[in-house]
Amino acid sequence: MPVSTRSQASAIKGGDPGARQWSSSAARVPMSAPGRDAAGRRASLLPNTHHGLKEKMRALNLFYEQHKQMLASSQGGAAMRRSRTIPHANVGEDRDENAGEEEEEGEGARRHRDAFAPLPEAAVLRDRENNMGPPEARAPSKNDKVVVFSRPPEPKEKENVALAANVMSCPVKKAAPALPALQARKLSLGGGIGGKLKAVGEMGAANADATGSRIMVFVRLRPMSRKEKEAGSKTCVKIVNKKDVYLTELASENDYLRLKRVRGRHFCFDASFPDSTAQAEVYSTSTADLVEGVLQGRNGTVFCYGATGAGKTYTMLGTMDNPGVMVLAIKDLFLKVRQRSYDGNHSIQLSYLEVYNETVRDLLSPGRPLLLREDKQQGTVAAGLTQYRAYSTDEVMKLLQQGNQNRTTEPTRVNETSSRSHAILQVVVEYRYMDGTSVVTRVGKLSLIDLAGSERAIATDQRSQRSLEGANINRSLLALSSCINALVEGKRHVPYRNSKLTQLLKDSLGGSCNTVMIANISPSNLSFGETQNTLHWADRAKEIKTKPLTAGNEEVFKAPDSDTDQAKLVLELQKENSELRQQVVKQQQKLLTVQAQSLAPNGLPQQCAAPSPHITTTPCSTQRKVKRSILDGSCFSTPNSKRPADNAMVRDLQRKVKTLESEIEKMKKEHFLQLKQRDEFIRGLINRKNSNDPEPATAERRVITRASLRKAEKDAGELKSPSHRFTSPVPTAKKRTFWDFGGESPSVLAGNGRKTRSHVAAETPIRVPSMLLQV
Ligand SMILES: Nc1ncnc2c1ncn2[C@@H]1O[C@H](COP(=O)(O)OP(=O)(O)OP(=O)(O)O)[C@@H](O)[C@H]1O
Repeated sequence: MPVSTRSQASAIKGGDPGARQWSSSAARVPMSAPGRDAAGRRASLLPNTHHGLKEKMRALNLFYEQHKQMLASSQGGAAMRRSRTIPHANVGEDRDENAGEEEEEGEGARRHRDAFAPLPEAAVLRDRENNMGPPEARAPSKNDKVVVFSRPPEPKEKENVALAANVMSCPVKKAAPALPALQARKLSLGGGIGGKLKAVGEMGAANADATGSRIMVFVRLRPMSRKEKEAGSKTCVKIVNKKDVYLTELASENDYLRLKRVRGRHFCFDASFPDSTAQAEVYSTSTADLVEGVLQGRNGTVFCYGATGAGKTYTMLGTMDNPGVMVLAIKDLFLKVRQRSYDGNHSIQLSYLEVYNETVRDLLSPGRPLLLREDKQQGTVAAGLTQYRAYSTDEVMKLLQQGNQNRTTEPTRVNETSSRSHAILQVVVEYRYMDGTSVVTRVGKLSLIDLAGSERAIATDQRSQRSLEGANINRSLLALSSCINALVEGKRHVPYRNSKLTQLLKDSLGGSCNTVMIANISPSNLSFGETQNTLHWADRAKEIKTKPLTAGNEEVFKAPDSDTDQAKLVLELQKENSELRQQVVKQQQKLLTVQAQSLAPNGLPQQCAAPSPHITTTPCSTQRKVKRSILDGSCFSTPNSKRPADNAMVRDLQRKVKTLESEIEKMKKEHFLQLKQRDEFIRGLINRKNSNDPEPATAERRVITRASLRKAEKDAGELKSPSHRFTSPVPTAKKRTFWDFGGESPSVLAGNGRKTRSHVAAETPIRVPSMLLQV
């Protein structure tokens, strides 16, 4: 709480009667004090030369005590409870000066003071020379700026309200309905979660299944960066008890007008992580329960929110040494699945997308922007998004890495590797098990979201591309805050459709989903505005209630009992099977068509590898670090290849082509080497012959010798060179078709028993000399 000192000082100096009264030593005993004799009264009116602070303080305390007693006797116990003794140890010098002014305060101000300041256990955040430290560590001095915070909120009291109204620039919060604080969050996730949830509950979380759960909000403070240290920034955030966050705005030393106006604010979250908190602790406190819930068939969402460079990506992804929430969640998920695999079947599918400049892109298989559509069962889905079925953690890690390489990151003034997009990793876990004669299927979805940084344009960069990105990021985050507001206020219309991000988050914010928000903040006073903003929205998000948690996404399929029912089932399954077969055949036909088109001369990958003019003119292509390889299928402009279903096939095909090409190259090299060896061998023979036979050998003879020798070698079955498998483009050679490379090609057994996959190879006699021989 801010303690105004300027006005008090001036009141005393300026001859304010009230102030003068308390500044004189006469004030030690109030005028109205009973039993005060005339001599004493005279003496007290004499000016006292000792204006020591301690004396003033003592006088004040005495008066306050008496005043309190009087009030208590006149108004009863209620008033007594409100007026408490100002603890001497907890107030600094500013408090003393303030005392003189108290009489001049209005009724409202007194009520405010009574409600917040004179609390015996008030937390005092002291900042000496702008240096944070525990309040008890030092004695107060003239340079100290003291912020007195009220106690943590009582159930019916939202402590930030009054403070915010007077001090903060954030929107003032209306007296919100009291949160059911200090209740343990019950997710009914089973087993061993209870204890952990209770611990979280003790820290302030509250939730209830039947009435709907609320979003759990955590705050993570990152360590001061080197850049911030070099810029001489000071710490303005303090986390106490792994729950309370104290934010102090430190006045500039040169700002004389506001030198003593220190503003502070206190927030309380489900848990707050100081800068030294390990990734594993963040995961176990915030996300581990959600993973368990997903295995039970419930949806869960974790999203990181905060200013640019506040540590969102670090929290979500982490580093190789310190993996973040995404990685730990995936590992945990696979571990748990493996532990339970004895009683059922699990399948894990994942997708990874980004929202960049209000377009949705598939990070695992980059291509065209995806369209969002509403699905009654699945909620908002990105049409055509690739779903990968994963079988191990390593596989997921590779996919994650691949996705992150495709993610749009750019250096900004604040962060070297700033994420310019919102990234959403979705893991769908399907669990199937037999319950008696029924087959039960549970589906749970875990969404892990790394939002782009909320920032002012000036904080990042005002240049065109960055500011366009910034505008879009802010647009989506603004839409997010509008949705939060609407949800908190219980409005019927929640503007999810204002941005792609909120459309995708619709389930997490307003659906029946366990949602966790991790607000990332920087400790630096240079980021005070951003930190305050982040904490404000995090505080607001605490009040969002999601829909009541139902029994999970469970589907029960009852196996038929009688023989006729079973026969029916068999028939149905056979029908389904044949339909699927037909679909496979259709897909294969499509694949062949795509294969043919991709191998057409103008569609060769080498030609497409260079970025097309279209690519270079798109706004993101100059800056975006999107990997464009021939494997992503983006270079094929045929209509078929644009279909997402075909993309995978094309990619597969391209992979095959690449493998075969590399094989050809390898064999060519081998062939060349062998030819060289044979040349040398022939040369050696000729030389030996020449040394025996003085007749000069002609060039013609040499050539003939070589050819006949080759034939002889071949006939002898010694020729192991793969040259017979690949032929040079001799005039009779056919143009290569896709059959030459496809796995389905009519293979031919070559003379040496090896399979050839080329028509040319099959039709061309093996003795056709290689290009390498035709000097
Ligand atoms: N808890 C932490 N411990 C150590 N280093 C951290 C921590 N949090 C963040 N950092 C470091 O701070 C820098 C910025 O973090 P990060 O990239 O995660 O920020 P961000 O919020 O994702 O920013 P943007 O929104 O611009 O992408 C990184 O170098 C990161 O390693």
